[in-house]
Amino acid sequence: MVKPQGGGAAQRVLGTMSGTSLDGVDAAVLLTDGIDILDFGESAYRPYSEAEREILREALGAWHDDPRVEAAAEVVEFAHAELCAQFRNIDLVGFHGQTLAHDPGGRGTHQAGAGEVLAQALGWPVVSDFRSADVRLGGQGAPLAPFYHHALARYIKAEAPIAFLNLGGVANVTWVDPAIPKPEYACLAFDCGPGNAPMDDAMRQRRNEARDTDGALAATGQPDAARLDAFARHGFFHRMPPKSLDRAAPAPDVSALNDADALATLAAACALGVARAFEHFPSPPAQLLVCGGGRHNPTLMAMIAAGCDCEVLPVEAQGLDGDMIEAQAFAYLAARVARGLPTSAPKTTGVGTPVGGGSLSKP
Ligand SMILES: Nc1ncnc2c1ncn2[C@@H]1O[C@H](COP(=O)(O)OP(=O)(O)OP(=O)(O)O)[C@@H](O)[C@H]1O
Ligand SMILES: CC(=O)N[C@H]1[C@@H]2OC[C@@H](O2)[C@@H](O)[C@@H]1O[C@H](C)C(=O)O
Repeated sequence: MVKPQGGGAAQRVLGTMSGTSLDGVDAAVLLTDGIDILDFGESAYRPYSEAEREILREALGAWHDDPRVEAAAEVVEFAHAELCAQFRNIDLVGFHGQTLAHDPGGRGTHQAGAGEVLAQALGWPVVSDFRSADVRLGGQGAPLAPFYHHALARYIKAEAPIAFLNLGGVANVTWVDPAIPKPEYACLAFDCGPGNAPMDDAMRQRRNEARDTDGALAATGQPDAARLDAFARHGFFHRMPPKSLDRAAPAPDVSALNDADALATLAAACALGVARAFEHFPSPPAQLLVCGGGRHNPTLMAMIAAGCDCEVLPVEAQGLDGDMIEAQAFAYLAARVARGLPTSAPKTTGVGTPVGGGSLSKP
């Protein structure tokens, strides 16, 4: 055990994330006491097979009493057990599961995959169901990575407020002041609009391809100004943060456009959501650090940079691994849950008071 700054014992925590894009499961080890990042460990990725992905896609939007949810949970548990079994010397697992439905103002939020099943399969304690308590207490249940972004800002020794942007299926931002020691008072976070999901969906429907790799098709098209203007007036952008989206985030209707213009318009819509996010930040961030799969798309990154008033860089510019930030975040949050520390706050999910979500399953 390493002696951490935070005073508690550091644990080797394995975090996992199965994101809204349904591409696969990320897993990453973090050495942490739930306050400070002591070190980063190994990481691995397991894609879903096409058959598994179809089962997950079928269950999107379904709730607990639906047999499709049971089938999806089995896929999620199996894939996580297979991936996590590669790791050794793990003290604790943070298991996000797969969000199938997210309706914080109504039916709640549901991540497929049971913590107790994974704990049994691996023989390690597992923290799961990170979002429900926050939703029950009036929060959006998302985003939850912000407390980890605060730890990262301190880890990279940021000296002024910075912002993180996660470009997954949905896009979400965290503005963070590293000078404030407790994350519950240092962050403002919210989902800011569509991420890659509408682009992936368009590619699948039009070309039977999983994505617009490197934004190559979007780069040859023209964003449609009229559709973007209409999209900019969507009610979501007028809501004050915190606010969250599920995979069915708002996006412009591009059905009448040719493929290249459709992809260019959807990329521009993502960039528009990011630019609008700056209206809510308490002060201009020194940098926007980008993680998630969308940072591999240079067309999208250029559109985002053009709309922002600060340096826009992939997190790799700070020595971080942008494909593993979310998995690491759920390792960090699991360590916090195990220590009884909060995982969300009024300025990250809109919950009334800082709250510790997550439930612990022992093997
Ligand atoms: N080279 C690339 N070019 C374009 N898009 C890419 C590239 N690589 C990855 N992506 C996109 O990144 C997405 C996957 O990113 P990521 O794994 O961060 O998302 P996620 O974790 O599933 O979603 P979320 O963060 O919303 O839960 C996919 O939508 C994929 O199309
Ligand atoms: C309900 C849900 O699963 N939301 C995801 C999703 O993917 C990105 C964005 O929408 C964010 O709100 C969240 O995930 C990240 C990891 C979060 O909670 O910070």
